[in-house]
Amino acid sequence: MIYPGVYRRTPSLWFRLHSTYVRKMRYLFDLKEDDDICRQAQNSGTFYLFHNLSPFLQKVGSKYLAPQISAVEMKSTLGKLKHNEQMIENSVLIGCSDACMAYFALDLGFLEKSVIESELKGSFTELRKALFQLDGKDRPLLSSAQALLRWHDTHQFCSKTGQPTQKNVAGSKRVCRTSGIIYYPQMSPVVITLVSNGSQCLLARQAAFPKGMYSALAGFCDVGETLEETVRREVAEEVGLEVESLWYSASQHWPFPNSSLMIACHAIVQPQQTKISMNKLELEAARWFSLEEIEEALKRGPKPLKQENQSVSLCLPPKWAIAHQLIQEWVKQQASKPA
Ligand SMILES: NC(=O)C1=CN([C@@H]2O[C@H](COP(=O)(O)OP(=O)(O)OC[C@H]3O[C@@H](n4cnc5c(N)ncnc54)[C@H](OP(=O)(O)O)[C@@H]3O)[C@@H](O)[C@H]2O)C=CC1
Ligand SMILES: [Mg+2]
Repeated sequence: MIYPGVYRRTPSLWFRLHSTYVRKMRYLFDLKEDDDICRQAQNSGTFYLFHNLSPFLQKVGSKYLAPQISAVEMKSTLGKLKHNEQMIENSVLIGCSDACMAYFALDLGFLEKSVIESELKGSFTELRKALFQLDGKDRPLLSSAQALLRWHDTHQFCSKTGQPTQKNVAGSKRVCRTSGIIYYPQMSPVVITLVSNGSQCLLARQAAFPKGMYSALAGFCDVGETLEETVRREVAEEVGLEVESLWYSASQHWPFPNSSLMIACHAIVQPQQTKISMNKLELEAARWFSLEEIEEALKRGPKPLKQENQSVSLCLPPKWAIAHQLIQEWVKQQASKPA
């Protein structure tokens, strides 16, 4: 770890003054601000690998994991595949350990996929599939890594001058040397709302969803809107209902189809105005679900079952999607209501 100014000769003082969390955040700040410190970190940190935005996974026993490749192993692999070890400078910073060892993500799309897979004994897996296969801690890291790698891939040129932009070593920004414009990675704010009428909740599906899957209503924020305005507009646009009250629950970074910040809310509509008028351009189906239907779907898990009449049973978004969390919260709210 690199100690700032006065603490360089007294690192123990730095440790005594700051919690692990504060030390980590200060270290990440230094890595983003100082190219030299970040270059040093690339030589001692670890790398999560991607190939055209698909993360590299290894199967260990019955589990999948996203391995962290050391800088030494990374350089030796690049050497074996006849590529300059400087290629690690294409990586982007995605976090660090409690002991301040930096984590980077590197896209090896310039190499033959099968060659790396056999060299490192694993496989590059499409992100959505990978998120189903992985354990909890790697999911947010791989999601933000993919979003950052995608942003760099699609922001190679200045939109004012048309000249190439250069990334700083950490990858927290890109600069156009001609215009001086600095570009920062973008996220689109999206609200996701679980609408309730007091005893039922409203879920909807788009034609592109997996069979049987229903989710909470989601929509991108328009420029100039507040969060509350987006919730009210999206609910009116998609199902023709007026929100009476709403409250914030939690948020989540979401990498699909680009980088979004999902802002999750609960909303209540008036009990006497609950007739759905669905927007067919946006949705394939929308309806009210009882507590029993939701509890059964939660018990069944994410895979739909074929029913006797050939239709499929209701299935809900996976545990790691914030829509799932909203639904779980709604179930708890119902259970805690006085009978
Ligand atoms: N994590 C979770 O639990 C969940 C996440 N989601 C995510 O929420 C997001 C929004 O949901 P969705 O219902 O599709 O949104 P909307 O209801 O806003 O409809 C999507 C349409 O909005 C237009 N649009 C406006 N601004 C943007 C923008 N910045 N980026 C992309 N499209 C934009 C596009 O139309 P056009 O193409 O015509 O221009 C797009 O097809 C999706 O990315 C989805 O993956 C959804 C449900 C659950
Ligand atoms: Mg929508």
